[in-house]
Amino acid sequence: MGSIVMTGGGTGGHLAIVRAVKEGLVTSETPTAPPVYIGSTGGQDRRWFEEDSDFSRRYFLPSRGVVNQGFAGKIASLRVLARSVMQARSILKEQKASVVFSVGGYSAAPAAIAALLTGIPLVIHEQNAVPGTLNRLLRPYAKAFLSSYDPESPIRAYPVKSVFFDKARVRSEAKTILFLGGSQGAAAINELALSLARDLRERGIAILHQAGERHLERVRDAYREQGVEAEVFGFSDKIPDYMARADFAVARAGASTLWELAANGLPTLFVPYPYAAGDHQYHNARFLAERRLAWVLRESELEPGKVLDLLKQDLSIPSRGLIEFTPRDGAREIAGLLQSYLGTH
Ligand SMILES: CC(=O)N[C@H]1[C@@H](OP(=O)(O)OP(=O)(O)OC[C@H]2O[C@@H](n3ccc(=O)[nH]c3=O)[C@H](O)[C@@H]2O)O[C@H](CO)[C@@H](O)[C@@H]1O
Repeated sequence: MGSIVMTGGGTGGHLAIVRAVKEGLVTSETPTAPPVYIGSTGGQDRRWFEEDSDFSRRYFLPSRGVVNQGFAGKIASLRVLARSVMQARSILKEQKASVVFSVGGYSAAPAAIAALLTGIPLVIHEQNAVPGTLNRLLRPYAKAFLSSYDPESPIRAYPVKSVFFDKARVRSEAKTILFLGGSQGAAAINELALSLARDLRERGIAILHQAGERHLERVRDAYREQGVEAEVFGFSDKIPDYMARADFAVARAGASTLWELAANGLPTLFVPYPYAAGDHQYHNARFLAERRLAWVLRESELEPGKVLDLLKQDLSIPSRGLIEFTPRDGAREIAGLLQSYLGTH
């Protein structure tokens, strides 16, 4: 029958897609043998999946980034990569791989390259509007390239947890605002929120604010000093509930956050992380902004007055638009595509 091999990681952004699609596979109505995971000894891969028994086997191969390095660093990385590609080749053979699913990141390189060298179908998922280096290089050789920004993509739905869709509602008026700094918190969004605090209170708008663990105390104190009540937290696993309560959000444009907000129908002003590779967060946000489904401002363009103007708008148009535009069941569809390769190689 063969097996499905999943690869890629490094950061949570990539690993979250592996996890979502893996869940799509194990909860599938037509379950198949558990998938195999090949990640890296670096990054967060081990922390996410070392103990995850949904995978029949988990391998962590040495790999390191090749891009953003000097000449000597590149050569050293390529030698590590060459060795790991050989190991990945043996694993694919031993596991009788029918398909390799790559979410990109340097963790994905050994298994994705080994798949191409051995003629095993490669399916790539790109999370961002500007493809990462590895995904861009391997795209011409892949059997399928999945991107929620590409109208030609065989699957357009981004793998977002269904709870974001289940809790979706059409907003009209901004009664509650949510500031979302992303997993680390974002200083620029924190500063913006604090400079808006009094105006928001005057307008009777409630504040929910994810500040990031390292900024938490300072942001809490700053609200207290201004005498403004706000629900401030560092990091929470209840993001779906916070989104559901909000009528408007100000957020970074990391891919999962962006598609979760879209699934929930929550109108958002995106403030992209300016140093993301290839400026991909800006392009992620532009994708929705060009369709009048969201707004985007660079950090340098942020002004409290611009946010207050947006809050006066009728939010039902972008909110309804997001709900109509955002397809669901991404993880399940991708799982189905991967299963369709079983036994074909
Ligand atoms: C700095 C950077 O380069 N980040 C990249 C990284 O994002 P990163 O993984 O940081 O960001 P994403 O927006 O993709 O995902 C964040 C996830 O964390 C969750 N969350 C957040 C805050 C919180 O308190 N609780 C919580 O659970 C969000 O709901 C979301 O599911 O990979 C993404 C996908 O390749 C890219 O688009 C991002 O640009």
